[in-house]
Amino acid sequence: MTNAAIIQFNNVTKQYDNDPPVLDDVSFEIERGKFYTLLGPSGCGKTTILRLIAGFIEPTNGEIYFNEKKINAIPANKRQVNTVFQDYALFPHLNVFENVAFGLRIKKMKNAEIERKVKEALSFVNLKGYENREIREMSGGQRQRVAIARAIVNEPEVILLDEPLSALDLKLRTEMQYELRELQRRLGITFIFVTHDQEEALAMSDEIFVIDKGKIQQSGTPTDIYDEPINRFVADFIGESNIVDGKMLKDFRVEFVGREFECVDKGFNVNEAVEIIIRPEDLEITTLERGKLQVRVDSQLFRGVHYEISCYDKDGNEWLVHSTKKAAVGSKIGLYFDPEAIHVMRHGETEEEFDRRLETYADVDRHGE
Ligand SMILES: Nc1ncnc2c1ncn2[C@@H]1O[C@H](COP(=O)(O)OP(=O)(O)OP(=O)(O)O)[C@@H](O)[C@H]1O
Repeated sequence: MTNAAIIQFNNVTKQYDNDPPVLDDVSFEIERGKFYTLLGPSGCGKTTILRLIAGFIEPTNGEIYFNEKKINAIPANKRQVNTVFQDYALFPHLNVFENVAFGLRIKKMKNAEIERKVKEALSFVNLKGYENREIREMSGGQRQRVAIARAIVNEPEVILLDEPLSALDLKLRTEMQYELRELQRRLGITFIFVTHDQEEALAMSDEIFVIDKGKIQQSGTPTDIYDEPINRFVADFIGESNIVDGKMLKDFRVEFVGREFECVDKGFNVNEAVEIIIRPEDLEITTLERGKLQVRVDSQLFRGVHYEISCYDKDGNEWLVHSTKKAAVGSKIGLYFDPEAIHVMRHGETEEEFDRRLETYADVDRHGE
């Protein structure tokens, strides 16, 4: 275990009865003081990971460590972890102050100490002066902050947040994303945040675990995962992608849509079948002659900062383009892209194999930086 790791999962499986495992041999480390996001579709196992960390359930197999101590069977109330739930789980009959004070009263802390800590927690979440308000008099965003104050007042080492923003409207949600991120930085506590919203994950996290079917598909920083998705699932789940089948001819040469292109990928077998991703923002609209692909514009939507343009090549592959330029629906255009814009994915590659392959690219200028 690295020095900074606060939580470690070693080959953790969680299975109910004879159903397929909801978590399947999962291993990872959580470092102290960072903002982590568990991202994946409904039912992939995100909440199960949180509940295992919180101590609400026990793993079927494997070990969970907290500060290097095995905690598989340690009860929830003995763990240095607090959870902020999706529905906030506030007490409707208690005012704001008493909601936040609740855990401290259970610990039989002195009144003066409680007063000081609750006020400090409320001012941390910008709710100074709201002590005597009833919960029903608070807006969704304010309730969210009360729930967070109630978690931080206990000074846990880790705060778990289970889709805490999903009940809020888009504008408030964006505001709370900034607030939560800022709060985590100020507190320096490890946050583990669950969402199925990829934009939220990209905006907030130091590290993202992309989960599907009870397995971590890929872990890394938002830019790592966006720039180098390991497989089709991750590429599709994070941002929008054009994905086509292709063939690696040799190092730095790839074939797709029946044509050969220069790329920056290497380390594949000769004629290995692969998948190719090109992000919509990496495709540039140009003349038919300059274009590396020739396509017909099928439809166009204005998205505020860019146009989302759907095009088809002669083989019927769709190419999605994000462009600040308009294109005439029905017209034939060229699409240009740099060799760095082509991402080659190997079928069935594990995260370890993938990382090892990318390490050998150190000498390749992947993003033109
Ligand atoms: N007590 C249980 N008994 C049987 N199956 C369960 C139990 N708890 C959860 N599951 C199953 O485990 C799987 C993963 O559930 P989990 O709540 O971790 O998903 P999730 O990724 O958090 O989904 P969502 O985004 O919908 O909350 C689901 O298929 C769920 O039905």
